[in-house]
Amino acid sequence: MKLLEGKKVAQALDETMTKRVEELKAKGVTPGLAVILVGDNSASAVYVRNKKRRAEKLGINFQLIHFEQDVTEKELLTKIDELNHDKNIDGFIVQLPVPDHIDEDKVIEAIDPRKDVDGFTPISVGNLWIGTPLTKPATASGILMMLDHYKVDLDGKNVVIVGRSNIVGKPTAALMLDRNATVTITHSHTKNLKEITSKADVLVVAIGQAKFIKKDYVKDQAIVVDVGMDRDENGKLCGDVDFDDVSDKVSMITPVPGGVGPMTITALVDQVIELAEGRANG
Ligand SMILES: NC(=O)C1=CN([C@@H]2O[C@H](COP(=O)(O)OP(=O)(O)OC[C@H]3O[C@@H](n4cnc5c(N)ncnc54)[C@H](OP(=O)(O)O)[C@@H]3O)[C@@H](O)[C@H]2O)C=CC1
Ligand SMILES: Nc1nc(=O)c2c([nH]1)NC[C@@H]1CN(c3ccc(C(=O)N[C@@H](CCC(=O)O)C(=O)O)cc3)C=[N+]21
Ligand SMILES: [Mg+2]
Repeated sequence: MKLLEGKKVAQALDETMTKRVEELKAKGVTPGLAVILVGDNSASAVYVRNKKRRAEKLGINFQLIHFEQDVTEKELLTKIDELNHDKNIDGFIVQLPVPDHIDEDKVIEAIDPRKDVDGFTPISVGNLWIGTPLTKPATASGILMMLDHYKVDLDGKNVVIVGRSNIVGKPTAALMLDRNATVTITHSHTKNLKEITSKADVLVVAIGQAKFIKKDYVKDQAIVVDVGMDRDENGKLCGDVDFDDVSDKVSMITPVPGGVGPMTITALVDQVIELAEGRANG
């Protein structure tokens, strides 16, 4: 069994990204990333801290906009409009979920698709599925960057994705379809899930259920990508896959932590640098 060590891949890719940022700065352009965080969701706070650390390490201008839980939808939309027009910000994200009194769809639609580094706006999603992405959703893109690093070829592979969220499952399907994989998306209404997942050459799991995927869900020598960020019964960070249970059956697997999470941040930052390169070249 081989570990797909996203954390190490991320570190390796940081070098080239640092160089790209230096070249941009020499041209007078500093890539700018903003993150809007609403409330004090402790999980979100951890991710935001990681993003800030990585962005600043690479020399990117990072701006955190932290609103109280009771911020009005109007205040949030006003901020988004400001960022849409801010020349120093190449891309920004609104950390999800937002509180219930705020309409998530309305918030997402307010983001200028050209700055939508999450790839969540309807325009971005449309372009993604057409095959002409403006921006690539960070988690999906990070997964592909990692598989590319380990020379996993998706062409003709049987890929099964568990979870159909707009943030992970669906965009991952779109990008893998583009690589000529045969993609099946499953979800909580799927019948005989186990039978479907155990035919997967590559199994991607993003459901938010701690250690849900056991040995009997995976094919011998499968490649398993665990997107989950969950807590086990002892409050310890773990994935959607029961790592210890499946590890001697699979050929490759991502650990949690140290797998997909760091690659998500790499992909996000890579996207911001790319947008800044576009700005530098007019
Ligand atoms: N590492 C990273 O960079 C990231 C990690 N995450 C983590 O990934 C996980 C998933 O996140 P996200 O996609 O936002 O989650 P959502 O809650 O938005 O979606 C979960 C999906 O999983 C499906 N699902 C839930 N339970 C089951 C089940 N028992 N069997 C089959 N399908 C099921 C749901 O089905 P239905 O649609 O029918 O309800 C839904 O489609 C979480 O642990 C999250 O923390 C998320 C984003 C980035
Ligand atoms: N608009 C929006 N975009 C997102 O991309 C988004 C979001 N909302 N909401 C929440 C999820 C979750 N997410 C993670 C990013 C990095 C790690 C990460 O860095 N994980 C590390 C460290 C984890 C730790 O130590 O806690 C690891 O897995 O090794 C995890 C999770 C992005 N999300
Ligand atoms: Mg969701």
